[in-house]
Amino acid sequence: MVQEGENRVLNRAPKAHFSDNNVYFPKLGERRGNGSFGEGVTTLNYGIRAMAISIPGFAYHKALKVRISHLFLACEVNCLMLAMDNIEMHFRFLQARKNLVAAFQSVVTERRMQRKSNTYSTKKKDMLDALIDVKDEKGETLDDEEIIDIMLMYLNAGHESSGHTTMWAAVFLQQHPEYLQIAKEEQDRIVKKRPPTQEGLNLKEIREMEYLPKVIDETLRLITFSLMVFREAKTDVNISGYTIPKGWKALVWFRSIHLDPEIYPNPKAFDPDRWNDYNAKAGTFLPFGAGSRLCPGNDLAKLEISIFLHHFLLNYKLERLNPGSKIMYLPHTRPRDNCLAIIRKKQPSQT
Ligand code: HEM
Repeated sequence: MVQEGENRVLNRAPKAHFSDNNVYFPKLGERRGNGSFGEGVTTLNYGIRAMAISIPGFAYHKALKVRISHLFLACEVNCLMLAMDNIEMHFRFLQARKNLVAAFQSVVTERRMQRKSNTYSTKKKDMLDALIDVKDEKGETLDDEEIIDIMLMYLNAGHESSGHTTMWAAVFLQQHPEYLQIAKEEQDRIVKKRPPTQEGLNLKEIREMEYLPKVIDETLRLITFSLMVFREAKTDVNISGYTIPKGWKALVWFRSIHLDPEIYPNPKAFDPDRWNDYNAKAGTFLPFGAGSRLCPGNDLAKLEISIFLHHFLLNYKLERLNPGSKIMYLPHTRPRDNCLAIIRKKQPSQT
């Protein structure tokens, strides 16, 4: 899961979510390509969120140039198209999207064929199996196009978000040895209590963790991966004496809520202890959004991050090569060097 040596942690962390044990598409893990995969996804993700300025040096231009050779990149191009108003640009992507959908299509076709054969075991189902199996109230199943769209959407939504948050949690702990110590001791206790017959971390242990969820919540607050979301007023709305007329668009700026000193004293400090016996009031902690569009991946994301940190705290040390690297805020909060760091496996005496 974690590779020793020099790494750009931000480029490595999301890949952990695409390991062969990947919870979304375990069996697609075999198809992931080489190192260019993560870079391509990231480049395209930045392009999606960038202004549509196609001049060398701009994120959007870079995104257009990414060689669309990997099927997972389909999700990014799909969304890039949605983000574009520009018809001419739209045409430039049509062919690329066709190629990508074709790549995904080959996976779906292959899976359908495998499922018909006796050699395929459906015991360990992945999301593709679930999408093939699901039926609506009339007993109708999803067709290939619908399945591919859903897979693309989930990959896009769940990839960079979990990766960035995982990286920041590791960085914050490395910057704060006092919190790292507490977090590590908790994981040590879990391992010591484990019966010798048990192999690895289980869900019960994750549920028993008390400190790690505080580290994750504090990371989610301080980083605010999605800085804002768009909404439309369905009726005239009055907020603190201001009227948002029906039909107007509103930007909900999560970051300013998460950094409001009246809600979170000393808001720029990383302090997991602020979550001791603290229940955030409605509307004050929104890393996963709110209302009917609330992120459906929120529990999954926290689970992924907890698993990563469990192994990371027990077995690895992170040494950043540019600890003073400037922070970029758009499209997502990250160090300019993508957290270039040396990751060392701890010797048994250090664990
Ligand atoms: C730390 C990780 C994550 C963060 C911070 C995050 C954050 C968000 C936010 C802020 C939204 C918009 C919510 C709103 O409009 O109110 C969202 C939507 C969404 N997220 Fe996540 N997310 C994360 C991980 C995931 C994962 C792992 C998945 C799935 C595998 C996922 C799937 C989705 C989907 C499908 C939507 C659209 C929901 C809708 O519009 O109905 N997210 N996420």
